[in-house]
Amino acid sequence: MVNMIFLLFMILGLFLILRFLSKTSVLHILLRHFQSLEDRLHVHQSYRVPQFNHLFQENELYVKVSTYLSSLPSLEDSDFTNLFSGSKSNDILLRLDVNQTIRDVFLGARVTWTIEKSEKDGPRVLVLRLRKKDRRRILRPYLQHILSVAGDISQRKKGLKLCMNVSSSSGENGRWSSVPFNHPASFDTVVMDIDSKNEVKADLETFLKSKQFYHRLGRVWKRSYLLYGPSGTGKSSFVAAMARFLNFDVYDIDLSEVSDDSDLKMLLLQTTSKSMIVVEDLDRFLMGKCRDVSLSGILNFIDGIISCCGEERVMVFTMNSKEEVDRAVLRPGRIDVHVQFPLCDFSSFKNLASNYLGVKEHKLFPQLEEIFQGGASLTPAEIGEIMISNRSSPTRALKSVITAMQTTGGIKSRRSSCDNESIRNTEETSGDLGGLFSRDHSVRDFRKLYGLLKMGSRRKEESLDFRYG
Ligand SMILES: Nc1ncnc2c1ncn2[C@@H]1O[C@H](COP(=O)(O)OP(=O)(O)OP(=O)(O)O)[C@@H](O)[C@H]1O
Ligand SMILES: [Mg+2]
Repeated sequence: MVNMIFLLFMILGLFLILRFLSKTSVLHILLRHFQSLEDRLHVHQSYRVPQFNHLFQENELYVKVSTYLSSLPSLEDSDFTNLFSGSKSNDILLRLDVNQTIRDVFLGARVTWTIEKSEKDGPRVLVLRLRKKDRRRILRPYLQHILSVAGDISQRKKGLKLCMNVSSSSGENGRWSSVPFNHPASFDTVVMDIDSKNEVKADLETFLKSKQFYHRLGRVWKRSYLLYGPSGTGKSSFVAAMARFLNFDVYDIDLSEVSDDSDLKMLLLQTTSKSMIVVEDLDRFLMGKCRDVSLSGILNFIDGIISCCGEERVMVFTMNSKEEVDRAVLRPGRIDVHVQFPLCDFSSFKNLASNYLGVKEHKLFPQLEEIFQGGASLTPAEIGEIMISNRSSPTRALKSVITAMQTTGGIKSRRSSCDNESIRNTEETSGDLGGLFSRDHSVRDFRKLYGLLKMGSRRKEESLDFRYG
């Protein structure tokens, strides 16, 4: 009996101790003391990164290390930290304070950083402290890692650029002019087969992490993609999503503005690393009769990246169809990944309905599924147009899609003839900001055609209501 009471008291005592530990920071304090005791048992080495050099110029390494430290989660978790507003209105920046120390872990080694100041208002010094036994193993890779993370952070802060090649006769300095790249498309907004989307994402992620791999094989760190499919299936939107995902600037090459093969090479030379080079509608350009750049110029351009300039570049080509394209352009090794963009099937349609109309299930879905099973005939762009125009009434939007699907035999044949007319040329795109922004001919053609159809069908069926724009 006494034993039972003793056991009960033990359990109660244990429960109270656990509760006390979980409600207070005692565990945290003990852990911290243990860490500092453990630190004292090792020989350390310190490295100083002064804010200014002997000519009182700011030490770039100091700036980069500060940027890196501000991004560490341990700074957010530290006992106190300085908060500043950033360059953008909703940015809040965390900064180390003088004599504050934060910890970081790299390749399993623990290091600390402290800001020191020699005198009041004097220049600051960042002090890196690490265990002597870890020095050889981690110092250089750790500093490289800091530089690369800091570079990425500043690039993100700068915002992405969309560069377009200006005509060589325009008299501008340099061949690229740039605007901020604000395309809203992301991998979440582009509707396509989920497996293909995930494969491209994984491929891009692997690419980003493969610097050492490419170098070990003696290959330049670059990757090229071909996106092909009918007009309005989301190729340009996907290019924008890829650029946002990689956080790369975009160089959109308009081949009709290139005067000859060497001009094309020059353009390539003027691109920077961590960039995405995009050539839209390559099939149409290659099929064009009077062009200033030869096929071998194009092939050298695709391969040129291997021989002439820096790396960490992604090249993306878009085409409506690769049937007519010279096999030499598509041979393995020249274009690494081919991604098909098909017409809209039922599963993509449901994703569009969910994104555009907020509808996940609807009584018209079985009927739509049946129609889709008979074969896809509309592009995501066309369906998106119908949904946007009728977004106030999902039922009307779905009925409009049904009618459009049932009448698209005529549209499809007309669309293919429109496609041939919509070859990108100087006149047509003058004033455009380039492929990623505005070559939306299929949708315009669709609107026009549907406008006609609407008038025709109204006579038969007064209740139909297609509204565009
Ligand atoms: N798969 C898709 N998912 C979501 N939206 C799409 C998709 N495809 C097209 N759209 C919408 O349709 C419009 C046109 O798409 P986009 O310009 O990306 O097509 P494209 O395949 O590049 O066409 P083109 O071959 O004519 O250049 C965009 O506004 C886009 O939002
Ligand atoms: Mg496009």
